[in-house]
Amino acid sequence: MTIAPQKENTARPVTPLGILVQQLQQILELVAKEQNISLEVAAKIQQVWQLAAGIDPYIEAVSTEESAALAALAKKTCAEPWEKRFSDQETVRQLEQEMLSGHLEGQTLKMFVHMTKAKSILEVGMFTGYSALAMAEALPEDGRLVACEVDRYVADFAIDCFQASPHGRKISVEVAPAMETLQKLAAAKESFDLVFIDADKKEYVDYFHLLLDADLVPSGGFICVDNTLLQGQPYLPPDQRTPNGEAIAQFNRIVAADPRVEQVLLPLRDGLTIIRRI
Ligand SMILES: C[S@@+](CC[C@H](N)C(=O)[O-])C[C@H]1O[C@@H](n2cnc3c(N)ncnc32)[C@H](O)[C@@H]1O
Repeated sequence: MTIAPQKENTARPVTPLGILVQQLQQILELVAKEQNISLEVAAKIQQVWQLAAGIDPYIEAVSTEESAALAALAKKTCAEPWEKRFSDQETVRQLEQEMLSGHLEGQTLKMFVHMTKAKSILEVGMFTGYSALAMAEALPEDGRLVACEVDRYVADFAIDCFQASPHGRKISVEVAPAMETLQKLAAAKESFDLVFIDADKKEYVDYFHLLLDADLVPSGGFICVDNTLLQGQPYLPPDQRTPNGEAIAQFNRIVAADPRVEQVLLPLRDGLTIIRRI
């Protein structure tokens, strides 16, 4: 039987679909070594692999291409030696290229900005700035995006990349723990049409509550939240959950029970929840 070649990509899978495809690939490799497997079973597994492995590449192929500035930012992020930056104490925590949201999610967020006609955006967790720049590309000329990031090194990395885009000037970066920045914005009576949460999973509930309690998101505003499927952990048996998986399971329960909002969890990449304040 034919074993499909693995796509060259040094990033490890971090989405339920990516993990599923990797596991199917491993099963295919085992099947190829097994003498007694029926041809019918082997062909079925090959079909299942093709069905799963084709989804993301196909969606990427038929979705609008990312801008040159976003492509350059993603390439620079992949080339950065993140482990060395952490061991040299240049970053405050271990960062990794897998944190970058990328083409599909960036294009989705960009569409949401167009669809909602948002003029003010808050991002909680910027990393190298991919999602911030993608959303800024959809903002009008007088639109603004405030991005929260705790790590000075990666904030400077992003600011440097923003300079390569005419949309970069719409972004201002707040380097501090996100809860501190949110409290500062709340004290200044700021409000945002759209918020993208993508920072510390264990703080998601705190971000959500503060955004609503302090009216940082007014009625009719939107909150998009990344990693709400966290590699499948919220729906897998609880004893298989990491602390982040438990935090996301709890976050999803709390949002679902909050009468101030309506929401939908989209199975895009690692899960993207769209919340509307009623
Ligand atoms: C998953 S990455 C964000 C990816 C980015 N949104 C993108 O699409 O490319 C999470 C980022 O949040 C930052 N972060 C984690 N905890 C934070 C906190 N408490 N306050 C502010 N930033 C935080 C990390 O340093 C990291 O850069």
